[in-house]
Amino acid sequence: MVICCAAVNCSNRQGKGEKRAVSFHRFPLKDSKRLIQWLKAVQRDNWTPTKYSFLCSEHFTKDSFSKRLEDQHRLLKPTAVPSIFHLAEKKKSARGHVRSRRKEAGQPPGDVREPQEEAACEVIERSLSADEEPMVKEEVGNMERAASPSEQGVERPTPMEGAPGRTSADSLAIEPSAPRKPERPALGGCAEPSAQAGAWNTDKSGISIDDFTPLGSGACKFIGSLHSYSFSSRHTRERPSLPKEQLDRKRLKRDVEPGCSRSSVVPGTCLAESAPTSSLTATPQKPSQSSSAPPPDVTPKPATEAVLGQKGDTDANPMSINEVIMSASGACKLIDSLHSYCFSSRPSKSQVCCLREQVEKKNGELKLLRQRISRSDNQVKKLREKLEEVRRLTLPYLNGLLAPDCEPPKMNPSIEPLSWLLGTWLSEPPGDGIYPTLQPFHYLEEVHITHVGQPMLNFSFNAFHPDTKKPMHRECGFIRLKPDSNKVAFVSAQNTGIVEVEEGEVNGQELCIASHSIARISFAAEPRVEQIMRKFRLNAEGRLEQTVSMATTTQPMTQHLHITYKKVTP
Ligand code: HEM
Repeated sequence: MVICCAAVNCSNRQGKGEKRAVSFHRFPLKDSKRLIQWLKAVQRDNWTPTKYSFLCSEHFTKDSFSKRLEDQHRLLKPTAVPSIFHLAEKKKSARGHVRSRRKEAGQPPGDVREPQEEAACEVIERSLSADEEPMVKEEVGNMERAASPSEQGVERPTPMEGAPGRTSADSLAIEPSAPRKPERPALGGCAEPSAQAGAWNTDKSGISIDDFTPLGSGACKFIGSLHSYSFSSRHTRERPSLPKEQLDRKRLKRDVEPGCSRSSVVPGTCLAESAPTSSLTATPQKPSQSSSAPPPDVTPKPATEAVLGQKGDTDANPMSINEVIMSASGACKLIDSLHSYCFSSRPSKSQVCCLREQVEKKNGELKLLRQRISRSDNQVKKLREKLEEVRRLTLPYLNGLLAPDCEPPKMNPSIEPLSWLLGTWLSEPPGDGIYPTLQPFHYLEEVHITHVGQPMLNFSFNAFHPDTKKPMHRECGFIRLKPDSNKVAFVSAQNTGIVEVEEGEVNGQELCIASHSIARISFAAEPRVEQIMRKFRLNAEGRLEQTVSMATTTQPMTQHLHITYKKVTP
């Protein structure tokens, strides 16, 4: 690749003269304002710079350069604008004079070499063999090192484009025959309204690329790419037609071109790449246009037309450099104004749809949950009604006041020594009944020993026939403790017509009592009970045992009953 200065009347090229005496600097393609300043200074008619266009250091004042600390290498300042040109020579001399100087330098004249020279440069670069690559890299690398940091930032590819450290030029020179497969060009790269026109549309599923691309960055990249129309339209039209294969390679290369950030939205990246002819007439669209109307007063279309001049403008009626600069400047401002839409708080239609779907899905889940809660509430309500019914049956009327919250009243501390008796007990196995005058028998019995916060226990014993389940013996009463002692009084009323008081002692989990007084109704059955003895104990298995012995008018003290209960309540 031959690098030569693009200035009028300048014949400097790389390799000519002392090495490093003259450095070459790329046009700031991605800095539209500065580019316009450069173009105004260069004053080349009907010429558009590309990434392969350079100005040599002779056109910059000394203060345009700075020196790199490490190696004192000359760097062009990011704000530098060329100002030293021999334009008078051009004015007074005809094109032939310039051509003669170029011929002397072995190069085509600067003001007539376009577009042939640009195309020739590219052809040279693309025809480089692998063996020539190091040289090309070195040359371009030297140029890159001589460029300012901002230019390096503009010219260097992103890691996505190529290996670290490789330049755009490297990539173009080395990989023309194996262009990298475009990776989601419409999603992550610089949006191309022509090549990727379909990608902007919503697909069959209704999901557009906006669903996957941050709204601002995607739109920014696309809008940035519009700058290429501001500068390259005429350039493209005036370039000699390249073989179709080369154009295809250029398109592929452009597809993998990294997008421009908002801060670097310039005509640079796409400027060097000639857009397909069809794109000149395409109306670029805002990325979110599929979901919203374009801005009424600012559309890219006028920008394109501004650069093109009249739609019917042809090569036979070329625009002057001033026209190009002015129209390009206007187009740049117009395109830059589009960025105000990139960061609009208004979400895209696809985003709204996506959110709406999520909301509808959540609403559906919420509806199901509410139905479940409603069913559960009904079940709870029915259970509460049943519980109230049971409570009314078991604790009718005022007794219901004793356990309004289903919590037992606090036990009186005085009856704590008898607390092991508390609970509901069921006979297991059935009780055994014996007596010398009787046939042995079995019976079932349910025992309730409770308290209501008073200093006594309430009890009820309810016997049933084990087979017929008919009620048999029943008794109820109270158990009291003499304060500050283990003395116990057992007061019982039986369905047989006996009322008795037994007294005794509680020792640990054993209560032994004997009848203190027995009364009976006048018409009670014979024989009369004259003495009763009982023993309650909580055995090692946690079961309650009761043994009843009695003496009648006919029998001495003899065991009548023995039964074991198991506790059925906590
Ligand atoms: C401390 C409580 C009890 C006393 C004081 C008591 C007293 C008596 C007496 C005095 C007799 C008559 C005995 C005879 O004829 O010689 C009797 C009979 C009987 N007792 Fe008891 N008894 C008591 C508890 C029970 C219990 C819990 C049952 C269980 C079902 C029961 C079932 C019977 C039976 C089946 C007879 C024979 C038939 C009868 O006379 O009805 N007794 N009892």
